Amino acid sequence: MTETAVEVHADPDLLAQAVAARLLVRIIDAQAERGEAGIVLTGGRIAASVYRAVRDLPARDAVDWSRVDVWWGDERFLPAGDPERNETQAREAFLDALPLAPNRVHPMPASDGPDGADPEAAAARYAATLAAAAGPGTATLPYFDVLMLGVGEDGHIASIFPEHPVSYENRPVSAVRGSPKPPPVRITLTRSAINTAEDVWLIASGSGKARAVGMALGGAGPVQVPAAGVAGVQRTRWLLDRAAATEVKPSFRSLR
Ligand SMILES: O=C(O)[C@H](O)[C@@H](O)[C@H](O)[C@H](O)COP(=O)(O)O
Repeated sequence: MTETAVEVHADPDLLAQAVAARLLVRIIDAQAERGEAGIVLTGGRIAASVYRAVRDLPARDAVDWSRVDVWWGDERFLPAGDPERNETQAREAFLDALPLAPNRVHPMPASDGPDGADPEAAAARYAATLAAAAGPGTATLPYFDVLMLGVGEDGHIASIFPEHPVSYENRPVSAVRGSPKPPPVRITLTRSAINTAEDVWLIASGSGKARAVGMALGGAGPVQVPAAGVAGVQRTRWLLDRAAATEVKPSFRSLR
């Protein structure tokens, strides 16, 4: 049973700094415990603020980045290098500033990659990449120490949108067409894959997210509010600023 915690910070900048500090500590703990760490990135504005905060924290150098595997929870299915790709934004925000091992950074395929403009084939390719990195035995996914998610105003996470067929997918990676958030074609980890992560962090900033966060923590279903359907094996953290937390019951909150 996952342990759920809600942490509320005064404003978006403090939220980004707090999440960045948590991420570094979580990676350091994972490396102390396992000798390596696996993190899963997301896209969006608050995530980019977190990435920039990680880049700018001196404590980033306490991490052995050569032993960190970087995965993505979802990607906009666009040509490599497109400024709208989550990979492009993450590389610009922090990855390019870190001494990562290039073969341990695993972007989702681009629409001009080996599968061309076929998102289903690209999703299958990423699933194969994940399986190849999985441990021995029947594992189909590597060990994710922490998987980060932004939260949409409609309660979407990664590229799993409300009432979308992808909610019913059981395979680990799926193509998404008709995304209500542009661009329309995406690739996403599914809920079953997301929920294999040790820690799932849902990061939300701004009053526009308050209703979705309140519904997700208030018992909404996972198809109506996808953010309600994800949880880490060990921990689920809701990392919010005050504006995003206004509809969270006080019993849930640990105000900062
Ligand atoms: O590809 C994407 O767009 C993201 O993965 C998406 O799931 C994002 O995290 C949320 O839409 C929140 O985005 P904001 O933080 O910008 O509101």
